[in-house]
Amino acid sequence: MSIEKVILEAKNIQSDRLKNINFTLHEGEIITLIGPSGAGKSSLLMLLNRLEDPNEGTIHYLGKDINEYPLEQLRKRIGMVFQSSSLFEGSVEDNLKFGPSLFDEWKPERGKELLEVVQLPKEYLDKNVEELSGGEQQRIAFARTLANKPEILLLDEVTSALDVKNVELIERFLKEIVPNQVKAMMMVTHDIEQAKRLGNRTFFMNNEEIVEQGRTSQVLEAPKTNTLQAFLKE
Ligand SMILES: Nc1ncnc2c1ncn2[C@@H]1O[C@H](COP(=O)(O)OP(=O)(O)OP(=O)(O)O)[C@@H](O)[C@H]1O
Repeated sequence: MSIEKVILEAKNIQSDRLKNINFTLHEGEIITLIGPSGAGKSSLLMLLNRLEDPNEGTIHYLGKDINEYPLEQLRKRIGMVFQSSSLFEGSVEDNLKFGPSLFDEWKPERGKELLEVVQLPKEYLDKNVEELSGGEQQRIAFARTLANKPEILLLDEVTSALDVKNVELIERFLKEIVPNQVKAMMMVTHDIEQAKRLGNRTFFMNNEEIVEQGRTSQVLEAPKTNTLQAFLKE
């Protein structure tokens, strides 16, 4: 798979919590975002589906300014999963069908397909989400976002509250869904090894800026700045 087509481009972004942000996201790639707490990683993700808006600069998605997309369309196409994505009360199926129902796109078979992607049995559709373990709930949160058929997936520390087994499982399906189900992914992680395992490219953020960006192996194995060298030794 060639990583060439630019699907998202951020230019000269300034916001209350970000400075001088410039990058492109290409079809087929996973960008991992690392950096100390408060560096601006979550703030950067939140700009991309307009949970926050910048004060200056532009973000283009498939060649069009993101402000030109109706908000619900943009958030359907650029989906997000958080560290502890809160499911709402009700069954697994209620949660999975919520997004697609807004667009009249829900079919019962879709629920089974989604559970297969996150490796849970189809009988789980009728379970109340409160009966699920933390790892299972996080897998349902993924499935709920995937139910909207997003083209880009934004992930914010999605495995940090999980045990090793659930982390492995989630990493496996993340690798499988790009590029077949999702065109590209940007993920914040505090786990450098995870950034290496999953990333094609990596951005290191510090003090509200992207300090280094490049191929994951290059950024993490041959850091250029003292700040990143020090961060990797922590
Ligand atoms: N809702 C908010 N209102 C005001 N300031 C905020 C808000 N959210 C974050 N900040 C501040 O903005 C800066 C960037 O935060 P952000 O959450 O983007 O960093 P981060 O790199 O994702 O950190 P972490 O790894 O701790 O999640 C921090 O100084 C933070 O305190």
